[in-house]
Amino acid sequence: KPVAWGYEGDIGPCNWHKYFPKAGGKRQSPIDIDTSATQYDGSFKPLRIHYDSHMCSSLTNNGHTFCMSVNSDQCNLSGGPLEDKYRLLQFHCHWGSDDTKGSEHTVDGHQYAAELHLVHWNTDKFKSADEAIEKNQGIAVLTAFIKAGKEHRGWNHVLSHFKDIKKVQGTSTVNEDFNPKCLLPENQTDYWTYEGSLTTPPCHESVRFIIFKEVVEVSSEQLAQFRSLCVCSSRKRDTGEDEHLVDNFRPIQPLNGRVVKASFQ
Ligand SMILES: N/C(=N\S(N)(=O)=O)N1CCCC1
Ligand SMILES: [Zn+2]
Repeated sequence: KPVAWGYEGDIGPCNWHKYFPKAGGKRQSPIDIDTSATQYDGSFKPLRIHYDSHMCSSLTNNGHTFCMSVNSDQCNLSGGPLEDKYRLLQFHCHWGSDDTKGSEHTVDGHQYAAELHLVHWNTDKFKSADEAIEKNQGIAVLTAFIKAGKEHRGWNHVLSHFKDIKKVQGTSTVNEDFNPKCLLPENQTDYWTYEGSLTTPPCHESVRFIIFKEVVEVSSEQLAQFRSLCVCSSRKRDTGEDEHLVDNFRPIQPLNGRVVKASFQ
């Protein structure tokens, strides 16, 4: 029977290590990026992000976030700090109860309103995502910070399916031509990168994070739509309203001597 975990109370991040021992490891994520301590690495090749848009995918509310699963073998990531080729598995986000919090990583202590994670697995070294997710160098997560600002038209292609996934385990099939590359910032040459972990249980220490410096803008109304997702269909708070899915970000973790590399000076 899977162990329940969440973002508050007894099942919150402070207790994850009791059932998921890796959550107490030495290379956990997220972290604060202290830009005065990052090290420029001139050896990185250009990032190669090749996504096709004819990929059938489905959007699900897994009770912790919305997750757009992708099953196209044409969506690949390589280059930059990566030695191997990685295939896009899914993308999801983390957000907060208002626009002042929500990202998992922070930059010089600044937290953004949300954070986009595009999760890829190493197809050169492993035979399946389930295998790669537990192994060093198994996972690469492209990450973009999100702040409140002007509306983002690309995000409306995802948000338009939210009515089908309001409740947990709600799933919506997305067959339209949607290329998640439109969710990334224009500048894809300036990023930070470091070795960390899944930011949710089981917190496997298998992740290479690649975090773009440029922040993406979405409107406050679009951010409010993220918050409209419900964690649970049945349980209602004593006020009788549905419990909404907010503050689904893990607190920052100790750096433990790791160095965050920068692709730019
Ligand atoms: N925690 C995760 N990704 S993340 N938040 O570290 O990018 N995942 C759990 C299963 C697949 C991806
Ligand atoms: Zn994530």
